[in-house]
Amino acid sequence: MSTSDPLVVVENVQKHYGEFQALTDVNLSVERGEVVVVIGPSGSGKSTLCRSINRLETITSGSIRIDGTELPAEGKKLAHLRAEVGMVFQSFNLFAHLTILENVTLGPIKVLGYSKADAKREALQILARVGIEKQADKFPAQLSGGQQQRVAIARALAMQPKVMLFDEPTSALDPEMINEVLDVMVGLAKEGMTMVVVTHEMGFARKAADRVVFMADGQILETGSPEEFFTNPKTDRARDFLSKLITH
Ligand SMILES: Nc1ncnc2c1ncn2[C@@H]1O[C@H](COP(=O)(O)OP(=O)(O)OP(=O)(O)O)[C@@H](O)[C@H]1O
Repeated sequence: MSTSDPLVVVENVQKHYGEFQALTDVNLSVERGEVVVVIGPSGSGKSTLCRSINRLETITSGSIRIDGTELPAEGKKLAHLRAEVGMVFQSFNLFAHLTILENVTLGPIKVLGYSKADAKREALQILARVGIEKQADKFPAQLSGGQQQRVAIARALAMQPKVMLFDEPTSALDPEMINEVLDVMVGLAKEGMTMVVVTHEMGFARKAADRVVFMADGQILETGSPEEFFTNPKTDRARDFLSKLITH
């Protein structure tokens, strides 16, 4: 696998739920270090695409490769390969009965085989990177939503992912906490992390995206630089979507 090859390759992917087609022939390549922001109306298939890339959904047809390797649908290899694809959800999904530090060290110890001491050392560094190191011994319920989401990002980073997927990471947050999470994401983007981000935060898209992908009805209708997309959308669907964002 050459380092000039795309890191994520989604090819002719279809996802059906019974009769319903959530994804219709989706093709997307993400380069190493690229930040792709996926936007589109509710129900357009953005989450399904993210979940398919991480194999939380089994695709109906097509292929998805991470660094040249197709993730198996199940089995032992899946846990290891899935670790290469960090995912951050709208709901933080932290383990309530574990401390922040334990939430972050669990995966490296169980899946990557780290010793407790190594996992702790790495975790404290990563928690410092997201500004939560002082809360390491607290429990999730003692943290604000923004802090919990930063822990969720730290937990994903602790698995040393090749790519990070974010599925509406700020949608469940109070407005004053949105920026603290977006700032961490902008920082990751600047450090060269490969990222696929589903979000309604157009400010983040303008600031951090190398490319914007617009989805509607389970298809990618447009893809382009943020500047191209926001100033000159090519399809009526995208124009309509953007006009609603501006007026609401
Ligand atoms: N498990 C499921 N079973 C049946 N239909 C589903 C399932 N999951 C998603 N869908 C349908 O697939 C379509 C795409 O959903 P998806 O959540 O991917 O959209 P989205 O673009 O992420 O929307 P939103 O912005 O509202 O999160 C929707 O019509 C949804 O109802």
